[in-house]
Amino acid sequence: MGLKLYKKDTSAPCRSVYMVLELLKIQDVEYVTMNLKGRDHFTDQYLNLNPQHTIPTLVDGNFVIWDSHAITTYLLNQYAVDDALYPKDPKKRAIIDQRLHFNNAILFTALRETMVPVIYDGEKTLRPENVAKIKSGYDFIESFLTGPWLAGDSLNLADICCVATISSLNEVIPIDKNLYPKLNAWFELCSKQEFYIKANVPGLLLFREMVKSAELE
Ligand SMILES: N[C@@H](CCC(=O)N[C@@H](CS)C(=O)NCC(=O)O)C(=O)O
Repeated sequence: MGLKLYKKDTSAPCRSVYMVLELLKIQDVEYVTMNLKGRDHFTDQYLNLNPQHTIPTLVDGNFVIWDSHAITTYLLNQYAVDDALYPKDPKKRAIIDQRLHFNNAILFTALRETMVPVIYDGEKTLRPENVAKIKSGYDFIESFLTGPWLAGDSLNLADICCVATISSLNEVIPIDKNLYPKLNAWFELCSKQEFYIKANVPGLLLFREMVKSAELE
């Protein structure tokens, strides 16, 4: 197989790829750690692979793909033994895809816009408009959740991609279980899963340290 993944462990999108690799039991992966502050993602070599200069980027032979949602759907389509995590049924898949677009457009955007001024510009207070975006993301998930899982009646890719982001957001604005009981129950359920503990928690703890060292007021 021989996959190569350009990554950074604190990054929520990278951690969603780690969780899918863990569930697929794919171990033959060369991991390349990127130093974003050192601008590793602006080298000619990396821009040739991914002109959008984001991580994660996956290389599989001579095939290159970036964006965690595109990477994880590719991995599942290419390597999963069944379609449990990304069902082929068009309606089931459409609901999962909607959650993936929601993660990309709403949850991850709120995380990124909140953290960039903190990490790169040293801002010590969260901008109120970004806090509002995070809370609005929590409100939406609370309204999506009609059962234990985010899309359909079993764990699937929607849970994996969204929990990678939500677990980081929770380090910045902790989920209030009184305001968001369904979100809190879903997050607790995801947090107990072996793949989450193995593949999300190590990078999440590094992200926690990063938030602490930012000394937010
Ligand atoms: N939608 C993308 C977002 C990727 C993204 O923005 N990653 C951040 C790190 S968490 C990054 O690469 N930032 C550097 C840049 O955009 O130049 C995904 O899901 O992979």
